[in-house]
Amino acid sequence: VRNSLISGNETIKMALTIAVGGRVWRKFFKTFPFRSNSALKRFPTCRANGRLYSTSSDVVLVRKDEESGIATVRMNNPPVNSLNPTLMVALRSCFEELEKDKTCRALILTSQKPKVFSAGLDILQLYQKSPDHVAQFWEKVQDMWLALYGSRLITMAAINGHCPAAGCLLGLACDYRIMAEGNFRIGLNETQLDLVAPFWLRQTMIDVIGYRQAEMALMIGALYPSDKALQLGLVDKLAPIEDVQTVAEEEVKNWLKIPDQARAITKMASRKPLLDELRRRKQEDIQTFRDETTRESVQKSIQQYLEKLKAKK
Ligand SMILES: CC/C=C\C/C=C\C/C=C\C=C\CC(=O)SCCNC(=O)CCNC(=O)[C@H](O)C(C)(C)COP(=O)(O)OP(=O)(O)OC[C@H]1O[C@@H](n2cnc3c(N)ncnc32)[C@H](O)[C@@H]1OP(=O)(O)O
Repeated sequence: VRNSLISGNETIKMALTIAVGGRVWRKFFKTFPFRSNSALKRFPTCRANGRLYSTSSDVVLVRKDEESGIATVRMNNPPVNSLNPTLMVALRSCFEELEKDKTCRALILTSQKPKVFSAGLDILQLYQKSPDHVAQFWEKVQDMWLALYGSRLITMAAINGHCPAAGCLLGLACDYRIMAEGNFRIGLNETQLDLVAPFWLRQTMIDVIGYRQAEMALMIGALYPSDKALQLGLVDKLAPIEDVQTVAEEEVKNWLKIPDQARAITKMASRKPLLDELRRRKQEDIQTFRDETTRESVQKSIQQYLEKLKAKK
């Protein structure tokens, strides 16, 4: 699927889209439907209106600069931005609202709490929970990822701290990653919890760092320090932790020089096959996650991992 890139019909649609001038964005969205409008109504809204704006739950803070069209989205779920249902729903809702905002051109995703970008999925949500709970949880992961990976916006991860597992999933869904220098780690360490990264996450890792390195990193569940991550291409740039946001803003300004339309169409041409594949296999992916995660041996591994986390203190 990944190698087929985009079909002939879709290429023609895209060419027509470019040719029709004024109606171009309407056609573009028809060709690449990024989100479902019905889904939007079900989630808390988060309007980005130029001032510091927070969702009803305050777990996501958004500030949009009206002049440049750059929105900064800060995860604010202390202590470690673990991705629980509230944070994931708020993030998805926020990505979708920014997507709809015609004056928004870029989003920078970062953490309100320096030193931890995100600790990944909330492990407690995967431990001793019913299969239905786990299934609903996983759908929220999928929907959040679809909204970010499929965004027309320039998406930049300002990784100002540790970034394991689903934290890394968020980073990989962005177009560009800037990470804090120093003793911070990033990677997909799922196998360490006896979990297997799903096909769409594996594929984004392969797309970013190449097959051999991704295969190895995924098998051993590697967490890399930021300098090694840079060397592998897992992140694109390093900056001192206090400068990560500024460097991200500077980088976005460079990207803003590229016309939005050509950039977004090019992005979708390479991402659409994987987006479509997940949309098509969504239920199968949920069932696999539910069945795997609730397996006794996996539950035991998760329990041990939680004990290790607690014992750290
Ligand atoms: C079809 C598919 C089939 C199968 C697919 C299965 C999986 C696939 C895809 C994605 C899966 C992703 C899995 C995950 O994301 S699981 C989460 C993995 N995360 C980690 O391994 C990171 C764990 N955390 C840490 O290493 C550290 O907390 C840290 C480095 C991020 C920060 O260190 P600190 O020293 O600053 O903070 P701590 O003292 O360690 O933590 C504070 C507090 O928070 C609790 N906590 C930490 N991480 C988590 C978490 N992920 N979930 C829930 N809770 C977490 C920690 O226990 C402390 O709690 P207490 O204060 O002791 O109560």
